[in-house]
Amino acid sequence: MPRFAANLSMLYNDVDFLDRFAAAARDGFQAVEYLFPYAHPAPELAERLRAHGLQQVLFNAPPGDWDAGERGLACLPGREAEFRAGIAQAIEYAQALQCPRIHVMAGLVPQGADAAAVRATYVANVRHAAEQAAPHGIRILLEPINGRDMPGFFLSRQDQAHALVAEIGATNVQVQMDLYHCQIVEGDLAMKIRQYLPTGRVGHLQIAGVPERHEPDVGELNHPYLFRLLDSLGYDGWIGCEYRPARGAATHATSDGLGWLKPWL
Ligand SMILES: O=C(O)C(=O)[C@@H](O)CO
Ligand SMILES: [Mg+2]
Repeated sequence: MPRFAANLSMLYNDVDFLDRFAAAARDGFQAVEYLFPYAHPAPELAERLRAHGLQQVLFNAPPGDWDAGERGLACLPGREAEFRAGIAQAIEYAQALQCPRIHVMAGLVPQGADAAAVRATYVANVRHAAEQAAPHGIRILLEPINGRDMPGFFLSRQDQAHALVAEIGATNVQVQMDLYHCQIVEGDLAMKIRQYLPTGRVGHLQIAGVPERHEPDVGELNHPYLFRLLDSLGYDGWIGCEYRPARGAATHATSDGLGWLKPWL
């Protein structure tokens, strides 16, 4: 059976962030993920996880100045010191939260930047992150993101991410395969899953309905078919529920929209 993690950045927006742990547990989730933990002390987050019997399965390394539009630092020449400081902070949080995965966002390609320099910076930075994370048993994840949601993002295709993982050459670097982004950029999801899961290089999956990024049962994808396929391939990792409930932040919007999950809990 697929195992689902609630993405607390997108789900349960009708309650404050720290109250989303309880809400997710009440709905039957045993794991959570979210974008960033850094606004809260790690012990406070660890206590929420403990109190509600939840595992933290993923969060992101610091992305640079998010409010100014930055979406990761890994591919940005000249920002290496900030990138490294962010990785150190992320590893501290991951240890405190017993979280085995950190997503390192690639970043937006700077206007006019030399493509080879951007790629070389990315490879060197991810290698550094992997080296720092490895002694703690932490995996570094790279996620291709669609260019409609994030124009200019360095990484958009699965083959690009897998080629980079091979080039980086660290056993604790894997691909975060977000099926929502993959459908928008490439389509042919079942064949992509059949191609990439057996490589052992997919460290986490995420889902959402396409194109609105609402519940998985809203939109053009047949998620039950994909879940059965993942089962048949023996996928025993987590699937992050990274979608915006169709009713937004209305009271109980997330819980009321979880009908799709019930058969899989
Ligand atoms: O947007 C996504 O998809 C993610 O998984 C985030 O971690 C990055 O914004
Ligand atoms: Mg994602």
